[in-house]
Amino acid sequence: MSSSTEPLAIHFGAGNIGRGFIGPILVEAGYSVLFTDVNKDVIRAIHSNGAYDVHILDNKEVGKPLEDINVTHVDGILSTSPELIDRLAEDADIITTAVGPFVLAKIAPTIAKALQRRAEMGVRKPLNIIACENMVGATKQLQEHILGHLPGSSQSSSDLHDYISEHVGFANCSVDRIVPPQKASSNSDAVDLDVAVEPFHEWVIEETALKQPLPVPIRDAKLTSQLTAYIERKLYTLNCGHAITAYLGFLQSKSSTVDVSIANPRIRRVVEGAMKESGAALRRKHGFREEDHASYVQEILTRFANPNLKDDVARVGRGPLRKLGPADRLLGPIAMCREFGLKRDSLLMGVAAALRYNNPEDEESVKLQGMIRERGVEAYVEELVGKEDMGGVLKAYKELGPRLYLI
Ligand SMILES: NC(=O)c1ccc[n+]([C@@H]2O[C@H](COP(=O)([O-])OP(=O)(O)OC[C@H]3O[C@@H](n4cnc5c(N)ncnc54)[C@H](O)[C@@H]3O)[C@@H](O)[C@H]2O)c1
Ligand SMILES: O=P(O)(O)OC[C@@H](O)[C@@H](O)[C@H](O)[C@H](O)CO
Repeated sequence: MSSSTEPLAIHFGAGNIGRGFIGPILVEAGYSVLFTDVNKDVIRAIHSNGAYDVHILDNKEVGKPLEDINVTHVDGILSTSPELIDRLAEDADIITTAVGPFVLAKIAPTIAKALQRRAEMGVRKPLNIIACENMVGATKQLQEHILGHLPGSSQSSSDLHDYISEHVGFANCSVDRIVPPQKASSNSDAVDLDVAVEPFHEWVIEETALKQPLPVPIRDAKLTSQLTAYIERKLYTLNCGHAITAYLGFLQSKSSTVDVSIANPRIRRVVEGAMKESGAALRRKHGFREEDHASYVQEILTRFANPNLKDDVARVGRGPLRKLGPADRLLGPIAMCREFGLKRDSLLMGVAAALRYNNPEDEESVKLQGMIRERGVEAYVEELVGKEDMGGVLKAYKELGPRLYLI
């Protein structure tokens, strides 16, 4: 359990990346971490155990963790508990989230209420809010949702806005560690809080947006004034290649995993091709050195091949409509390639693979397939990628067919 003398981080979303990365890195830095989630069983277990293990799995010995880390100084509170508002208002030094991009709107009213209370109480210590979701500008989006829940125009609301600008930092970030779905506990009644993760980890935070001083620095996080370069590099390389590996892998077998999919030479060729294409655009836009970006891509391929992670292609492919968003991992790099007049055939194949993602267990996939049926694939593809690139996507879509037959 946490001691009240430590600075407090309140983290929304006690799921894979929350327990497997954000929680531990904050504890390691000296914060106590209060997880908040809608999942009653997980919250009850964190509250009563006050600790769990993170198993670091690399690709050496199958099944054997490289290292186990015991994470302590953690507690849990339900996200619907009225006490959460008090803790956010009075005690929090940092608020982090890893709930999924669409959930940011749902947690915003709670944070807005807490900020109002914090201002009324005159709490002067800085508060920093950092949304750790896979998207460009996640914290900015959360900030907009929060501001939308604050009272309208009056003297007191203008004082509140002044208080927030002075004391609350909203910092975007890029967060990178592959945390696969966790195995169910062998005892069906017990919640297993332990998390298996890969060794690689990188958390990059927009330094200029932080309200300083932090009570203790987050030792393992990198602070930068160039966040856009980091987040675009990560989303348009790792997440781009990951999504394509998942969609092509799913066409081979619905229960495939990322390591199995990337071991297929034909899939690897497309994935590596797509990451090189997005890399060419990223280098033009952000000035990364060619050899640095080439090793970044190779390191990512090695991470995908980790046989211990057993990362389901269905997890990595989840939410295809979100992943086909205009600034997301597939269309984002395509737009950049188009802007610089660069080749993008493998990326277009990636879009086609996403459009072939037909998983009845994924709500967005069901919606996507419905839209393709209703509008017709040509019209839908044109709407998605525009006239210039529709031919490339449609050709790849036909080539792929509903299943990937491998020679
Ligand atoms: N798993 C990864 O490898 C990884 C890596 C980097 C970033 N991310 C990003 O982190 C986010 C979470 O991913 P994840 O893999 O941990 O997913 P997850 O499903 O394991 O965790 C999400 C958690 O949020 C909780 N939640 C849902 N609604 C909530 C609400 N209203 N209030 C509080 N909690 C709520 C869920 O119960 C769940 O425990 C996503 O945006 C993802 O893109 C994931
Ligand atoms: O979380 P999503 O659905 O945006 O993307 C799925 C994976 O690509 C992602 O979770 C990666 O594992 C993670 O981004 C690695 O840092």
